[in-house]
Amino acid sequence: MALHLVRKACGCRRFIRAFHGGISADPVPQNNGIHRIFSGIQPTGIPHLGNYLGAIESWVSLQEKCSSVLFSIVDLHSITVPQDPAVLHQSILDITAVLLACGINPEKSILFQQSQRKNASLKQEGTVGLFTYPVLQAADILLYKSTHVPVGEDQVTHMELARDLAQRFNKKYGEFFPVPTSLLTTMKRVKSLRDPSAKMSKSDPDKLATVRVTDSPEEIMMKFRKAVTDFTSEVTYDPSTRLGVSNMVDIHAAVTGLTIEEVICQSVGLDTAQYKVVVAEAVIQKFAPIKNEIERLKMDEGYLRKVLQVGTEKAKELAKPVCQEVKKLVGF
Ligand SMILES: Nc1ncnc2c1ncn2[C@@H]1O[C@H](COP(=O)(O)OC(=O)[C@@H](N)Cc2c[nH]c3ccccc23)[C@@H](O)[C@H]1O
Repeated sequence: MALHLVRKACGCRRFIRAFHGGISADPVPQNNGIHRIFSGIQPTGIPHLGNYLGAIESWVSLQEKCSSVLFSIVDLHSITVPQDPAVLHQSILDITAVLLACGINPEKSILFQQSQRKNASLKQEGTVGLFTYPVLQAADILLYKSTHVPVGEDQVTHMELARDLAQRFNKKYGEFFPVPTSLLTTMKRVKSLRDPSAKMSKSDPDKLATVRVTDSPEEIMMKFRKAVTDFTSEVTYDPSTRLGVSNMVDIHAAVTGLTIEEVICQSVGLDTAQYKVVVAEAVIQKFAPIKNEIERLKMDEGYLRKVLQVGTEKAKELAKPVCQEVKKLVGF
């Protein structure tokens, strides 16, 4: 079902094969034939290899295949934990530069800042923020009648709530919201380089665990050299027993576009220490042009602000009729 919906939405069979099944949606009629991609990223901290391979890279492909695509810099979500206002403000511009450098094209996607779109006061603190977070995420998605949401595996529980709320609303007020479907890539859970049982995360206190897109080649090489694997020196792929090495193989395949089999074939004769260097080099090569483009874009803050301003206006236009209809249905 999920594949069927996505093919319909994007009209591209070949592309969709790159995705795992995702979370299947019930066959809710797509009101007014709207098929829409929506996703979001927090502006706190520089995106890492997990954000890139689990989400951003697929966003770049999706904007080429689908005609209605929105990406939100979810600054409201980021204030569920304390933020320095000046740092947050700069981080919003920085992540705009990162997304554009990764290939998000403002002519093809609506790139916007979440807080500029929402007019209600949503300031949250501490625990309340953490409780209301998934509801805010559901609102993000449903506000645009989004049909598909490309995310990493860690967002699947939040997606369940969004789906549940859409279904409840439809049951009470009639079929209105498409029940949104998650799109997961083969890299839906990139693991930490220090603890391959955990996901790679921005907030990991161990700086060696996470490779950021702006890391220098030396930093990337050091992080991979120090990556935790196991005591077997051969390079094999078995995610259930050899988490660390398999994470390397997954990353290697993803950044080079090779299959797992090709990667394993190429690594015959290498021990894991040598293999880590090969993977690091592939990641360095992948990130080099992105890193250069980030530097270039960060010099032009005016352009970054303009992109967000234009994106916000477009997002407002899309959300307006949905809000109006919801109010009418509810009886406001
Ligand atoms: N180790 C990893 N492996 C694979 N994918 C990963 C990894 N780490 C992160 N991701 C994915 O990166 C995207 C952005 O992450 P955020 O934590 O900012 O993502 C978040 O904090 C969201 N709650 C932001 C959000 C707010 N509203 C939304 C509406 C739709 C979709 C997303 C949102 C995500 O897709 C995330 O799954």
